[in-house]
Amino acid sequence: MVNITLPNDEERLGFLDSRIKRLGDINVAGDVCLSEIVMKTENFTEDELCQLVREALHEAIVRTHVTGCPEGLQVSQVDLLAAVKIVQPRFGRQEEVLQQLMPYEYFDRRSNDAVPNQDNLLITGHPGLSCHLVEGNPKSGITTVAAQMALNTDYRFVKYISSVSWPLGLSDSKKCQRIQDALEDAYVSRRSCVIIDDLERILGYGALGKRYSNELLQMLMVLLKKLPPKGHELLIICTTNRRDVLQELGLLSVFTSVRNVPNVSTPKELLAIVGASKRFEHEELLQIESAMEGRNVSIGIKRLLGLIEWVNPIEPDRRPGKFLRKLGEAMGWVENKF
Ligand SMILES: Nc1ncnc2c1ncn2[C@@H]1O[C@H](COP(=O)(O)OP(=O)(O)OP(=O)(O)O)[C@@H](O)[C@H]1O
Repeated sequence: MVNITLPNDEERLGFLDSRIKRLGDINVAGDVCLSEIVMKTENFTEDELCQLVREALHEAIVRTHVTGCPEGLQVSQVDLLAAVKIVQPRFGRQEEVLQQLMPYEYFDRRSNDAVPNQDNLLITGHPGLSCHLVEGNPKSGITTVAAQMALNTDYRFVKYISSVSWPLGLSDSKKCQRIQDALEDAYVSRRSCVIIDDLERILGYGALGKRYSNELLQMLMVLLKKLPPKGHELLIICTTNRRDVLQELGLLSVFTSVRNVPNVSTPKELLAIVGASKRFEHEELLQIESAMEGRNVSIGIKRLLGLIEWVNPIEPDRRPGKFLRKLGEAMGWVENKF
């Protein structure tokens, strides 16, 4: 169990002030505003604040060397702000990790008629635990929806857990330890969000023989119900392609809400995504639109975006035809003469 208390605003201000004063001979510029830095370092530990001041000094040295400042070496606000971006707090938001999961601009499918408005599913601002499940077919974009839900919060702690980043052959008890460590870290911050991606993979579920790890299942049953410390707010977002398996394992009941991410299932939504991708010219879009009329559509957004990327290098005159042919193959259109 981690026994770390994060310093509050006043403590951080005092700590930063004393660290800056300890820079000795180094001048501190008049523009330094520590309250601004305090606002940006809510989840920093004392060690990380020390590291921040060291980084700021390093930034000042490089800046002075490059620009040849007439005032000589002095730490100013730009150096401190640069250091805030460099130091990655252990209890901070894994913003970069989440952005890497979403190379495309987020397409908000709730704005489309095809997807019911599920805005009200994510209710934040209440102390305690809320646990949400995002489920859908493979390649339907569930990870992206979970990541976007987390990015939409203003929580200072956001962590992403995925079995993909675990070394091969990791034992079940080590996997349990990793999840437990992440949640223990989350309990430290007053408002935290943890994403656990692909629950069935975390459980080591294999469709053949319906095998899974009972150790991980039991641990998740406990952790997904465990309340954070009093006054803390913890939001857990899990994803799965196998809602049926979670149901069978009795895990579905731990979730406050279950959100389905449907396949793209109307020509209107498909065309909206194709248009939003900005990979086709106006003429091409018109061609795709007329070919889509009356067609049955059902495709995961990840698959659709993959097809769009795939045809992107082709010449514009041949591109719509190639795209429609591939789309037809993916959706099993009987008459597919594009
Ligand atoms: N709503 C969306 N807007 C923009 N891009 C999206 C959206 N949904 C998915 N994508 C893109 O599709 C790709 C894959 O999406 P994601 O990883 O969420 O799919 P998944 O359903 O979790 O996939 P898998 O079933 O393989 O785990 C990502 O590159 C992501 O950026």
